[in-house]
Amino acid sequence: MDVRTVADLSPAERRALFERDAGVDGVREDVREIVERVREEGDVAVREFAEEFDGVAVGNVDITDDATRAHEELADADDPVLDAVREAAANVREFHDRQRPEDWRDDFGGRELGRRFRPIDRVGVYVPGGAAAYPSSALMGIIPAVVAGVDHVAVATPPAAELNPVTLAAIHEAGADAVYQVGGAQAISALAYGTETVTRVQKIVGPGNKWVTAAKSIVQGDVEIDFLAGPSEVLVLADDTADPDLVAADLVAQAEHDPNASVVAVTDDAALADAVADAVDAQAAEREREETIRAALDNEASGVLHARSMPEAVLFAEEYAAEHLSIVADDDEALLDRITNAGSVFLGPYSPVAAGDYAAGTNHVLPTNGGAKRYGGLSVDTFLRSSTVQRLDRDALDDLSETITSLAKAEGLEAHAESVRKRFE
Ligand SMILES: NC(=O)c1ccc[n+]([C@@H]2O[C@H](COP(=O)([O-])OP(=O)(O)OC[C@H]3O[C@@H](n4cnc5c(N)ncnc54)[C@H](O)[C@@H]3O)[C@@H](O)[C@H]2O)c1
Ligand SMILES: N[C@H](CO)Cc1c[nH]c[nH+]1
Ligand SMILES: [Zn+2]
Repeated sequence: MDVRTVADLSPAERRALFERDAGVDGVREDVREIVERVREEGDVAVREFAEEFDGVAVGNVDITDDATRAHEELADADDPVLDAVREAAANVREFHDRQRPEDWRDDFGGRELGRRFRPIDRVGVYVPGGAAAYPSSALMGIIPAVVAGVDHVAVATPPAAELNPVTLAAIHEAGADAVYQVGGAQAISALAYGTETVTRVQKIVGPGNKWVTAAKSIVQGDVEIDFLAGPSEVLVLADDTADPDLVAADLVAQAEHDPNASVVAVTDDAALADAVADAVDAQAAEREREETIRAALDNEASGVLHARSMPEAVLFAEEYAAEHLSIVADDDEALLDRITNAGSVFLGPYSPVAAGDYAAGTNHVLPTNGGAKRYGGLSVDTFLRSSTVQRLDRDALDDLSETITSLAKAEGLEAHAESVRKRFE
């Protein structure tokens, strides 16, 4: 890879880095058609798109029992991968259990006010599975919903000639209620509008490729969505203490997800930048998914960048607002203090992004494409809605009556004022 200098980036290069759309805009019109076809034709369209895009003749769209069976078979075979699924699931559960908010009520001087949290009834979790199988994304999407207390958690995952048994087992382990073999934009439409087989949900969550992401943006409004979680991104913010081989390893790891993945390193150390660029090329050539990695490295939103100072590197990281931000520097906590825009932050040399991807316990469904400036990743909150509660005593309402009636008068809403006055007649 070439090393570029932050200060010398052209406006077009800055736009490509900061306004990455990961191919989503380019497929929006095609996706609109897929979404409409599934909305109108239901399972028939689901099956046709499975043939066209996944090359699979789907029989039963509902594969809930297959997930249960896959879990049993791995358990019967004492397959160690099930232990890995269970350990990762336990860590994700433990971290998300801590996020459960408590209902509360407090006395504000005669005004007893509070908030209560209740789960959404029916949610859909998209578990990606095109180029690679994603059992880990099953855990990340389903477990927070179960922890929140969602009544019906439906999962959609792409069909395959042979469904991945580990993904199916992870879906079962995480506690899904229904599982459907439908992928891409057609899955999002089926969950949003329902089909003969797929139950319509109230909120859809989960990551996916550009077709999935475009579909979520299209159905948004008819159904709630979490946020747009597209192809993976990582930004490594490093000083001269970083090991170039490890920085490169984290870039190459996220690059192997998708040709549209974005991977960036920014450092104030010119020698480190050169070493990272060389190490990335060397490591990419050794990986099985070299072609995907190469495409992601050549993506306009990827690069190795040299900044004139760490403050300039931090400003770059803030503007980039990465899904994953890895800070590898002598005083990483001081740098973290200056960062506000990041989906998930990885501190120090022993926190590779892959730890968060799989088993640290944090969620890996995170905002991409600069979304971290506006919202956070998947959490228990994603599956809850809140209501407020109030009980005023007589004195408190009396104290407020002047304020309420004069504001009601200002708004020309006499009946509002009267509903207060009447209580003191
Ligand atoms: N941001 C996050 O939190 C996060 C987490 C995990 C994974 N990811 C991302 O999820 C993505 C997974 O992508 P994937 O492709 O492996 O799986 P996927 O499940 O997202 O997509 C597979 C589906 O894409 C559809 N598709 C493929 N080619 C198509 C075409 N030409 N036209 C219309 N539809 C088509 C098919 O229906 C197929 O079922 C990666 O980009 C990865 O980086 C992101
Ligand atoms: N890095 C991806 C997006 O956060 C998540 C993932 C799943 N498997 C491996 N990695
Ligand atoms: Zn990953």
